Amino acid sequence: MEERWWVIVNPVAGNGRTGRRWGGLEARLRVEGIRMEVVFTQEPGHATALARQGIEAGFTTVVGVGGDGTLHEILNGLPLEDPERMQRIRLGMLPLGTGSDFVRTFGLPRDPVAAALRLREGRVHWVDVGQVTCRRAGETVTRYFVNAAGLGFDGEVADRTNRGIKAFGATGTYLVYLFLTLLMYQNKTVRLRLDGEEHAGRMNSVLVCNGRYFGGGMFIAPQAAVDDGWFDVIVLGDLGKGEIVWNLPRVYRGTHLTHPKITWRRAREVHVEAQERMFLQAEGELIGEAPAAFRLLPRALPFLA
Ligand SMILES: Nc1ncnc2c1ncn2[C@@H]1O[C@H](COP(=O)(O)OP(=O)(O)OP(=O)(O)O)[C@@H](O)[C@H]1O
Repeated sequence: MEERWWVIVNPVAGNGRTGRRWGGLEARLRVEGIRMEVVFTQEPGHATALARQGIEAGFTTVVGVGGDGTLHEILNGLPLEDPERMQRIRLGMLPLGTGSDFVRTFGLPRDPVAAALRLREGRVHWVDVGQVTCRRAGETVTRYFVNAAGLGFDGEVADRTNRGIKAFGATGTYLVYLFLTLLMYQNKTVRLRLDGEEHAGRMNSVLVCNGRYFGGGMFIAPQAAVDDGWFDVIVLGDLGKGEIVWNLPRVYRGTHLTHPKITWRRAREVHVEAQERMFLQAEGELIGEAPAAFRLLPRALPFLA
């Protein structure tokens, strides 16, 4: 008999759409014969505890229902640095978030029933995981991420997006907060180390990518592969506000990497220090601020897609 899934539902994901749709969706999944134990998040961060609880109770397939923030929280509840335990675990997502950018890389169906049927096929992709250590409220914190993390401009966009209303669809929501951030944002003076290579100067953002998409469909790291053992690091240099607006359409097409103020490198270890405060987001969640150190855990996550 097929194994029961531990399903973690974030009812507020997709600006409340997940909570509104879950009842009907659950009934359809049960009709399809999917066996599951369903739990709901009660507050931000709760999905991490729920993931731990499911694993400790002996579930091996954890399925998140929500967006990239939900994925991020669940990921941080898994024993990622214990390869033996990870051999027995599977993580899947039913994408009901605003952006759900990570699953775009896999071309998972956007329809949650179709996505669930695909997860049930049990195809496992062993994907790389990023670990980042940074500062938060005067303390050092460590978090894992699987899609993308970034410091600078996009850290501030993520912060505004999370505090605001997400009622304009994936792309629209991100763009609204991007333009609001643009009005106030100043580029930072940054020292960056990519493996052994040093870079210094004024920078808009440093993006450390595993997946290809972020910000509700931006094709930010077109050459990234989730299982190649490398971060794709995209550095947005000292771009002016006009240059950002002018080049934005190129980011959706993935043709921005040829811009003279944009650099693209592969690295396994990344260190970022900034003179001014520089916020860090991972999977669209505000994690903390620079200084930040990244390292890659190759093929640490068995992801169903
Ligand atoms: N019960 C809850 N009440 C309030 N906030 C919650 C609750 N459960 C989770 N959250 C928070 O909801 C936020 C949004 O979740 P998520 O990112 O999955 O959806 P989204 O923002 O719509 O999608 P995406 O990140 O893909 O654009 C996360 O920051 C998470 O911490």
